Amino acid sequence: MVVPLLVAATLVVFTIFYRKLRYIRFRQYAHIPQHPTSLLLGHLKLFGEFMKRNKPNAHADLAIVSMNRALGRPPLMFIDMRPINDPMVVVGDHEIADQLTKASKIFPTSPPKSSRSLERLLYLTGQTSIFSQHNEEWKLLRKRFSPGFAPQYLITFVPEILDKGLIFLERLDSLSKTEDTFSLMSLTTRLTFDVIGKVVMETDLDAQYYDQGKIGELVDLFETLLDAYNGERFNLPWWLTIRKVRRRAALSNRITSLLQAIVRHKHADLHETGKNTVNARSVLSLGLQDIATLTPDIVDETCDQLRTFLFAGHDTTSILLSWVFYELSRTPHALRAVHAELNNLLGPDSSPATVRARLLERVDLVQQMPYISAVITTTTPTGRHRACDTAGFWLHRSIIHTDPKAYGDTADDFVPERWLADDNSDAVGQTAIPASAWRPFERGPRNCIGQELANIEARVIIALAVRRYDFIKVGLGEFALDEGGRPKLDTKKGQYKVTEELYTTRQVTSKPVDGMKMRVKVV
Ligand code: HEM
Repeated sequence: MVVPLLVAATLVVFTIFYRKLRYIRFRQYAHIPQHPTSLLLGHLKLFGEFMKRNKPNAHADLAIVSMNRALGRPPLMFIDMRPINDPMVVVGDHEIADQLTKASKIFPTSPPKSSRSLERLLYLTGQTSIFSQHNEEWKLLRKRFSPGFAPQYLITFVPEILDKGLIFLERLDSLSKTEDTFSLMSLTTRLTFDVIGKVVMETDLDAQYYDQGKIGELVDLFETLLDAYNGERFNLPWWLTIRKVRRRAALSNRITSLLQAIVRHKHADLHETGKNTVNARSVLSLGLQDIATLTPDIVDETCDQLRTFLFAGHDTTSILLSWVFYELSRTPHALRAVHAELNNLLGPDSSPATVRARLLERVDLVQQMPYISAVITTTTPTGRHRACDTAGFWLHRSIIHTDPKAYGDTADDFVPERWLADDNSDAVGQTAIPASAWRPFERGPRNCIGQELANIEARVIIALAVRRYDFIKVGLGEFALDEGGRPKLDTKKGQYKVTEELYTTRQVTSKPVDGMKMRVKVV
């Protein structure tokens, strides 16, 4: 009697499970365009095949782009990675992306981000980060810290950005003498750390020492923490990465201790000694200005915002700078236009001392660089998830930014001119390209708080460096040469041909796979 009952029960359970599985694989999201799926693995196997066809260590993003193109570029594409990852709807259409980032009745501060992505970044950004909060908590944080990111404050940091930029130049000068190959990403990462430390906390992070013994402890810890994310090609659940998670937690605690000391010190300066009140202009000072009593909760919450700013503020800007110098080195007409703009604005003497003096005398010149602005607009990198409801929506900026419907036949090419507005002003929103098709900083209420800082920083560094050096790519992405040893020009694209295209990998965000290997020569 028992055996038939057990067999019957097993059959019932199996049937329920089978019907449920059939439902979630074949019917639940059948209305959304997708590749053929499998009962057991969903799209996992297919995704694996696209990953295999990719270049070594290429970012998973690139496999998603290929999957979208193979399906005829649908505006929405469903990918089922259950049980390894949440099911996702890849959004490749800028108008739909705009709908998803708007405030609405259901999501007054726009849809929340994917919990899997937030969980992964937790040790970099902290539990109460502005990045992960929603609704009222988020509104209060954004209100508290926004003044520090206002253009009128940021522009007062041009002297500090110049000083940090000169250290970057010293390093490039010495690399020019030795003719060594180096990672431009390592240099721009250290530079942008130095800048963000000043802007956010008025603190010297001592990031640009190349003797590891001298480098600031906070930067050292942050770099080690970022290294603890390397090698993860996609978001895995915590139970598959327990050892890494423990290591990240330990490093994160040490970073918190250092930041707590900085917050307490700054608060005392502002409210007890009265030292800094008049000149308080860093993001931290402005954020602490109205807080009379520093409770442990406020200290912790402020530390979470600082670590978020330190991470978000250095990472993407360093990537942007690396790609800018590379793309300009490849695109002679764009490089000539940048030189002409700087000669016109700052004078023909491109020595660092003269550029510095001129920008100190007229900081407003930083905001008058339309061609450089177009170069930055073209190069600003892509990345990051955003999700809502049960199926995550992945606003796929790599697909949106190469959509021929918005960008025409040259969607995949480096064309700064497409961003030049007729009236010579800063471009986005004033050209034929729909404003919502350009979203590297995202749009809507949760757009990037640091967009203006990234822009100012990039313009100052480009102004200092671009006329002083020839950047020469080595390895991936290096130029194809003719018989005479000269780079071959692709006349249609206006760019030098390369032996093999440089591509991106995942190192927390999306970075050039080789760290942007370069040599440099003082011109
Ligand atoms: C080229 C440089 C940068 C790029 C491409 C970039 C990109 C982005 C993007 C796409 C988002 C939205 C993320 C999402 O919706 O999930 C974002 C948010 C954010 N970014 Fe940036 N960012 C850059 C520079 C900076 C800088 C310099 C800071 C300075 C601290 C910063 C701080 C933040 C913060 C705090 C948020 C969260 C804002 C909120 O949720 O209210 N970013 N960034």
